[in-house]
Amino acid sequence: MSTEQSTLEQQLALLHQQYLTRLQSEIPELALQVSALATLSQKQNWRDEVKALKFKLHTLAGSAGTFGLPALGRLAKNLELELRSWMESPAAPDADQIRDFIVLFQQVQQTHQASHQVLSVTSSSQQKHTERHAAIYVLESNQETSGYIELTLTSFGYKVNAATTMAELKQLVDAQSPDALVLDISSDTEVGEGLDFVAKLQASLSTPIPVLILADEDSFEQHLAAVRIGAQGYFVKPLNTTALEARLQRLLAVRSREAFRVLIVDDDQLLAEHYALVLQGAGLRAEILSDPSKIYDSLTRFHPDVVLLDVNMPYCSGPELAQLIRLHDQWLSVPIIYLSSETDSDRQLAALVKGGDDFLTKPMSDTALIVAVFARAQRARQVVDMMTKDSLTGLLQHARVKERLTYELQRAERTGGVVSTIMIDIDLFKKVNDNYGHPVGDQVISSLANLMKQQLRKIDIVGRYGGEEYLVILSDCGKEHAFTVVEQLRKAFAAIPFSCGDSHFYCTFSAGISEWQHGMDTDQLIEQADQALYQAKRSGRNQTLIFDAKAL
Ligand SMILES: Nc1nc2c(ncn2[C@@H]2O[C@H](COP(=O)(O)OP(=O)(O)OP(=O)(O)O)[C@@H](O)[C@H]2O)c(=O)[nH]1
Repeated sequence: MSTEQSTLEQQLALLHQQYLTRLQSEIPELALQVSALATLSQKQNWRDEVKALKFKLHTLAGSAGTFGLPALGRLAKNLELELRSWMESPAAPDADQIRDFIVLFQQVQQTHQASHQVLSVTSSSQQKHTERHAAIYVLESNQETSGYIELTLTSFGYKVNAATTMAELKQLVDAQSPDALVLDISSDTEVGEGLDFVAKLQASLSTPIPVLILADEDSFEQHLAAVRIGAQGYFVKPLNTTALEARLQRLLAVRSREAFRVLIVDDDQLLAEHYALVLQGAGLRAEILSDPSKIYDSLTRFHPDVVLLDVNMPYCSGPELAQLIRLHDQWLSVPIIYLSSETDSDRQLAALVKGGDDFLTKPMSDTALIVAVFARAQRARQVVDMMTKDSLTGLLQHARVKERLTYELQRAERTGGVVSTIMIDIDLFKKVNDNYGHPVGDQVISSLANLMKQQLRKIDIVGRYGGEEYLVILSDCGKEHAFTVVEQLRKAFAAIPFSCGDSHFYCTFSAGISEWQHGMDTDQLIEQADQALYQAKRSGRNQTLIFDAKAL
């Protein structure tokens, strides 16, 4: 068991212990309220008393199962339903109904007393992807192709280990597992052995790694063999190495994708903490909000992919909060999952109509929670990506990157921070299209985008500003440092070999940098970067210039 896993389990066990301690005082308080029911029929405000008790039983029904006390949860649920029927009746309950209720409640007390042990809970947990340059092992018997793959992948910052025989590959893997494998299966003798080896390697790993197959043949049988060992890419020679890199990056990005963010709104702090720990254990980021009046602050700051909302909260109900969220356009698409011990489907539907997307009934298993949240978050991200990202490069679209720049400038204005903006334009790109065709030109455009995604920090913002033009925003970064960053990018891009059939070529870009000064707006900053870019083009291209007002 990893340290991370054991820490999570210790935290969950601690929460369970705290929950049991809480029950030690909660159950006697409930018992007092239940015994007061004996005089209910004499009270004018009997409905208020029933309502207050029903709320407590509802909370108990939802939480007990989650903390490993399903029998207690079921009993509480039955009592809650009984009280609901009282509320719906025109007259106060009679003495028999009350006596039956009190007897039923005694079962709650007995079940609680019987459950004085800490329950250990297992929770699924995913390995965290480590932040480092991915190690790619390549098995390719042809030295020229192998060298070419190595050159392309190292230009993108990967650590490449090349093997020309199966024996060499086995040695590499024995020493350390790779993050991804590129396997040539075109040499007849070693095909079967190579596929067998990969199948065994995948079976030995907790998370299978991406495997890309290189082949001479385009046959159905070879495709099938590739799929059977879990390959996620098949490339027929002559090899297009930038397409290979693009696929590799996409596969590795999925593994290292920024964790989904989940906002949990539940007035039961222990339960909320339990959900948060379970989701964190599954690699998601979870934040708890116990004060519903702070919902807009949380949404703006945390930007959740999913909101988990408790339905029954004393000050503001879940459906009310969902409606509050939906009042504003920017939060219309964030998925809302209700959490409740409500099992009545009509009531569930009524809550869903009020701005929710899904309903999870408490108590739910940890796995059900993870799966429901993960599926919703993934879909929500895809929709947001489709709406905001350029389809060729996966970078932010023109209008979005400008929006982000405006936001960064407002932030810098507030905090006194530094922001640099860079305009990048591929040199003589028209010739690439003319010489090799539009699809190859597209590949060059997306390769530069991939290189930026690979080399820049997660907080840097990159957009496709025009055809072969990009806008990069570096926050907390002055122009001198931005210059160093862009120069590294420029050199790496110039080293990427592109190919079209048997011909190979290289591309370069020019860049202009501007640094935000207090009082400047988005358009002025972009204009200055553009002017610096124009100067770089005029001075011979393949260079980076910082905007200099004196040079105009
Ligand atoms: N393949 C491809 N080409 C595009 C795309 N968008 C724009 N282009 C082409 O990019 C080329 C840009 O050429 P120009 O603006 O003349 O500049 P250039 O040839 O790059 O020369 P300099 O910028 O002066 O170095 C045009 O031929 C456009 O057709 C695209 O999405 N895909």
